[in-house]
Amino acid sequence: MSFLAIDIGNTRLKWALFAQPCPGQPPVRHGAVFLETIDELAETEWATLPPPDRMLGCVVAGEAVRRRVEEQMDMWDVPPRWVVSRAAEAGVVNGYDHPSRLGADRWVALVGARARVLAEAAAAGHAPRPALVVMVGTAVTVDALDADGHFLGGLILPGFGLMLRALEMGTAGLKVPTGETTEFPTNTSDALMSGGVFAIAGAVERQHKRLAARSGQVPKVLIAGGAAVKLAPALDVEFEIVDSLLFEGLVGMEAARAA
Ligand SMILES: Nc1ncnc2c1ncn2[C@@H]1O[C@H](COP(=O)(O)OP(=O)(O)O)[C@@H](O)[C@H]1O
Ligand SMILES: CC(C)(COP(=O)(O)O)[C@@H](O)C(=O)NCCC(=O)O
Ligand SMILES: [K+]
Repeated sequence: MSFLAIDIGNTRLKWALFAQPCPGQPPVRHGAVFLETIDELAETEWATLPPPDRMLGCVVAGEAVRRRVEEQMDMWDVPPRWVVSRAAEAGVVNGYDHPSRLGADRWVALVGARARVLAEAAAAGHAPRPALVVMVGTAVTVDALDADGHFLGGLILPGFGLMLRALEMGTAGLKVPTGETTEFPTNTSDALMSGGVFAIAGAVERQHKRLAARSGQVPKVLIAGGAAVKLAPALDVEFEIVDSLLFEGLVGMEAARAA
């Protein structure tokens, strides 16, 4: 019963094929493509893929993109299934005012994070910790999960690319080459890069402090997304980069739904 997991963000589509939808197993094959090239998937990355038996995906890039990806999947006999955020699923309770309006990628990542927290607690023989789930993609999200698996809420910020583009578009003097992250930038390029990195790092550290105060425990910080490595060196809290977090969430959901 092979299983294809797909995560479609606003910049890239990420996919992973698993032999079984069983937590803890690595994918047989995986890949990522920019949205500009999704119409070629059936002739490129997916051309030699063994047809999956089932698929589950999350998509935040809109209806049109979702339909284009479904067209690429037409070569297989697999019904497309897309996550809609629920009030509760796979051990996570959704605290959003309107649960279905939470980005499906955030919901999937929370489910993946909860599974990690529970696995860590079981291995170490202690109670589960709260978790801060940070995704650094087109946008940045910083989501708080308490020790009981309740999603308390989270932040949405522009990602690095959007911040820079907004500044470039709204000013006359900020079209400069890419800079470096430095503590006290002394040129425009470094000032822009450091501003973006520290804005995101500051938001993460702030939510970390708030979640620790609220729960009385130090949260586990899990970071995913294409630009996670840019953020990592600037963070003053302990964290783990988990590139596979969305796939882990999708596999966990599929396993929980099958059970
Ligand atoms: N090699 C890379 N390929 C794609 N994105 C990259 C790469 N290196 C850094 N990035 C950054 O990662 C972001 C895309 O991350 P991703 O997690 O795929 O976003 P999304 O889920 O929104 O599609 C880009 O906006 C870019 O800032
Ligand atoms: C916040 C997001 C834009 C993040 O998208 P991404 O950066 O992964 O492309 C996406 O999760 C979304 O569209 N969410 C819906 C609104 C919400 O979560 O409140
Ligand atoms: K994403």
